Amino acid sequence: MAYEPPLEETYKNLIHISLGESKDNHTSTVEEWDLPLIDLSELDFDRGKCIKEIAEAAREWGFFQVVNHGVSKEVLRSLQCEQMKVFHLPFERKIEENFLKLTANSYRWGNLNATSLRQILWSEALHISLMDISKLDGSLRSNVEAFTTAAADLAQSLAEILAQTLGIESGYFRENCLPNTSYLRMNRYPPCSFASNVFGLMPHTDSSFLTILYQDQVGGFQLMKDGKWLGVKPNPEALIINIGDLFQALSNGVFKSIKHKVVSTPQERLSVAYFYCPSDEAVIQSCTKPALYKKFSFAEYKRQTQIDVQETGGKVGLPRFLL
Ligand SMILES: O=C(O)CCC(=O)C(=O)O
Ligand SMILES: [Fe+2]
Repeated sequence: MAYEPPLEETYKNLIHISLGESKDNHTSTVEEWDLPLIDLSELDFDRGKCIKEIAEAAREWGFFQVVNHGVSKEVLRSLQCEQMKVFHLPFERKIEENFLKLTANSYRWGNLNATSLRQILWSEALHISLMDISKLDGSLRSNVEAFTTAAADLAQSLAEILAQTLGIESGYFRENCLPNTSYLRMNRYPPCSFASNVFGLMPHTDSSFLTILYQDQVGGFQLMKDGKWLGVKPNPEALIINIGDLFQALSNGVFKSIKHKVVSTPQERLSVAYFYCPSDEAVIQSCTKPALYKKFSFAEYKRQTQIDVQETGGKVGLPRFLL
């Protein structure tokens, strides 16, 4: 199909060689779990109990799902339609330098540096800085704006709730996370006939304070819990929230930025992630002493991540900043 990135041709040899050598399968023993599910309408009725549940999930799991989150079904459905339209544009257009008038390299497909089965990424993604949303046209722009506006409110409320439980000063997020400092990533995972042997997205942690994820009903998303990979059952009503590296540092390790990944599926899959991030100059400093991490700016964190990816093929993340 004209819209598919050439994953099959690019990786054919690598997959056949690797599958011949090893019968290793990423998902054979993965259990499916319901993440802690938090009804945010409870904040109006039993606020204390609801805040406790949120903080407990952030500590124990680093992940939770929320319902009655304030992002309407219509907004989520329209965004998914836009996403489908964008990814179904001809591949030749998607790789154009100024695709959708965004900055170069906003569109990624696969992992062109893959030299082993484990490094293959069976996915394509569009990474959009909120600063660039005004460059988009028509219904894509209005639907992305509707989603990011609602997601920004949700992210700020959750971040403030979590910060409050640690005694972090209430204005911290309003001062550091400005309306256009966050990022949006639309992911598409093409159908894969080698399915669970190939990653859609490699195990990673997010570099955000927190991430809001909306996934369709296909499945394939997994997270690390107590040393084991767990599959997360899709819930059409829920958004998945996860703690990112910045919140782990700010909370001095109390809230956990947990590794997660996507395994390929025989069916096409879509997801969208909103990364709640501060400005480049924002300083992230552990809120209690003794501090586990050095104080760093978000720009430093991103720069170090880029260097590590270039030099080691992967992100090292917070361990780089341990004291
Ligand atoms: O597609 C997914 O469900 C996960 C996406 C993700 O983890 C990311 O974009 O960082
Ligand atoms: Fe992620």
